[in-house]
Amino acid sequence: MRLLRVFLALARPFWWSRAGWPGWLLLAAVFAMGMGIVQVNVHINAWSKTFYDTLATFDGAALLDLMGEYALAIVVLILVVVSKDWLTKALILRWRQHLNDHLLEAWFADRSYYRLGLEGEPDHPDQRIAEDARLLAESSVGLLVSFFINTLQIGAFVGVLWGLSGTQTFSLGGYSLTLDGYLVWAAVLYTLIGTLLTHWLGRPLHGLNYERQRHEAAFRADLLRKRDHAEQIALYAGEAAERQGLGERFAAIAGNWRALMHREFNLGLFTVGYSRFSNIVPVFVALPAFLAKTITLGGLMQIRTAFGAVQGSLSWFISAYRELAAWSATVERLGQFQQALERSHRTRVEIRRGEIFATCALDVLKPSGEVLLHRLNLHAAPGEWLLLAGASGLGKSTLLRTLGGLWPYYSGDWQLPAGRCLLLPQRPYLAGGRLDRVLAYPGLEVPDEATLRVALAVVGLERLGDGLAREAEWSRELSGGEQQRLSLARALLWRPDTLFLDEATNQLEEQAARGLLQCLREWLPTCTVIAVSHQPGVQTLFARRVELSMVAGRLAAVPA
Ligand SMILES: Nc1ncnc2c1ncn2[C@@H]1O[C@H](COP(=O)(O)OP(=O)(O)OP(=O)(O)O)[C@@H](O)[C@H]1O
Repeated sequence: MRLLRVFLALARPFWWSRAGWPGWLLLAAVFAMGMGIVQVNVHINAWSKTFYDTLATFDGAALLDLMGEYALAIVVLILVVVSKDWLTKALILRWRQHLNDHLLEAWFADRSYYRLGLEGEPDHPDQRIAEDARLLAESSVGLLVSFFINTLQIGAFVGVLWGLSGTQTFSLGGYSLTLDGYLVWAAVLYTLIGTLLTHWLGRPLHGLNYERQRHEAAFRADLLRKRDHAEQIALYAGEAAERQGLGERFAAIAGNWRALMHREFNLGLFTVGYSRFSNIVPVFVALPAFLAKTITLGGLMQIRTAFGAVQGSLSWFISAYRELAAWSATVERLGQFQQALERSHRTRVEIRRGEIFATCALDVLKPSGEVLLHRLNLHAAPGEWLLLAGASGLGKSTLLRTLGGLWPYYSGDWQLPAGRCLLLPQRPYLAGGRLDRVLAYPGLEVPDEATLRVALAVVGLERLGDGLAREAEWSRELSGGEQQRLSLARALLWRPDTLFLDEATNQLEEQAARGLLQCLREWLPTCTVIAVSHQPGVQTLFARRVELSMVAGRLAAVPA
C-alpha cells in the first residue's frame, strides 16, 4: 500500500497535469490495440475447434479455406501487436521526458543538488535521474498494459471455457459433487497455487534488486571519479590502491549477483516447470470428457487454448514477478529521492536583500551543530571591499557559503545588496566544452567575441582569444593559476553586484594577483566584494579587514 502511495506521488506530476493528456490518449490507443489482440485471439480459438473437427473429416477444400482464414487473422494480429508496441514506446518516451525535466528541475531548485550532498542522502542522484526514471516509465507502462490485456483475456476466455466445461459430476470417497464450469475452477486453482509458490520463492528479490542498483551505481560513480582525477592518481602512482578500491566495489556487485542468481535459480526451477506443465494440464483435465466422447477433438483443442489463455492470463503475476520486483525497487529509490528533494526545498535558504551587505548576530555551524563562527556582525557599503582573515579551518569558506545561500546550518540574519551575486572558489569549476561558453558561465548568453577577447586580455589570457570556439577539457589543459585567471574573467563578464572571493587568487604570484584584483575594481566599481585571502600583497586593496579569531573558546569577528 505504501509502495502504491509512493508510486502515485511519482506519477502524479505527469498524469495529473496538462502535459499528461497526450499520455492519456496514447494509453487509450494502447488499450484499444490490446482489445484488438484479445479479439483476434478469441477468433483464432473458435477457428481451432472448426479446424480440428474438419481435420477429422478429411475435407481438403474446407481445410484450405480455414488456412486462408488463419493467415488473414495472423496478418491482423501482427499489425495490431506492432502498433501496440510502437504506441507503448511513444508513451514511455513522453513520460520519461517529463520525469527527467521534473527531477532535474527539483534537483537544481534551491541548490538541492549541493545540499543533498551535505546531508549524505540519498546515494547516487545521477543514477536515480538517469536509470531509475527510465525504469519507472518503462516498467510501469509495460506492466500496466500487460495487466490490462491479461485481464481482458480472462474476461473473454472464461466465458468460452465455462461453456466448454458444461456440468460435470465428480465422485470422491462416496460423495458426489456436481460442478458448473469445472475447467474454469481448475484453471483458477492451478494458478493460485503457482502464484503463492512464486511469491514465497521470490520475495527476497525486491531487496536484492534494490541493492543491485545501489552497488552498480557506486561502482560506476567510482570509475568516473578515477577518470576525473586521473592526473592526481598518476602523480601519486596510486594504481594499486585504486585497483583495490574498485575490486572491493566489484566484490559487492558480485556478492549481490550471486544472491540474486541463487534466488532466481530457485524461482526458475518452479516457474520454468510450471509454464511447461501448463501446456499439457488442460488436455489432462479435459481427457475424461474426451474419452467419454462428450467432446470432439476440435473441442479438446479449443479447451486447450481457452484453458491456456485463462491460466496464462491469471499467471500474469508469476511471469511478471521479476519485473515487479525490479519495479518496486525502482519506485522505492525514486520515492526516497523525491522525498529528499521535498525536504531540501522546505529548508531552502531565503536571502534577504537590502541597501548594503550586513550580518546580524550570525552563527555559522557545522552540520553536526558545532558552532564554527559566533555572533558575527559585519557590514560593507555598496562598492566597498571587505577582507575576512583568520587561521585555517576557522570557517571562513563556510561563512562565504552561508552568505551565498548554500549552507543551511546557521542562525541569525544577513542581507545582501540587490542584484546579482557570484562566488569564486579556490578551485574554479570549468566544465568541458567550448571556451566561449566556459567563459560566459554561469550566464546562458555568450557575449560577443570582442567582449570575450577583452576580458581574456584583462586577465592575461589573450593567447586563448583565437580559440574561443575550441572544445577542450579546460580543467586539464589550463594550469591552476590560469584557471583562476579565467574565473576572474567570468566575474568581469557576469558583472555581479556582490562578489565573494574565497582564496580566488592564491595560485597566482602576489604581484599578478594584486594587478588582477585592481582591474576587477576598475571594471566593477559598484560591486561589493567580500573576500578571504592569505596573500599579504593584496590586503591593501581592501578598505577594511576583519580578523576572525578565537574568543573565550568561540570565534568572533574582531575588526582590525
Ligand atoms: N561539508 C562539511 N561537512 C562537515 N564539516 C565541514 C564541511 N565543510 C567544512 N566543514 C568543516 O568546517 C570547518 C571550517 O572549514 P572551512 O573550509 O570553512 O575553513 P576555512 O577557515 O575556510 O579554512 P582554510 O583557510 O584552510 O580554507 C572545518 O573544520 C571543516 O572540516
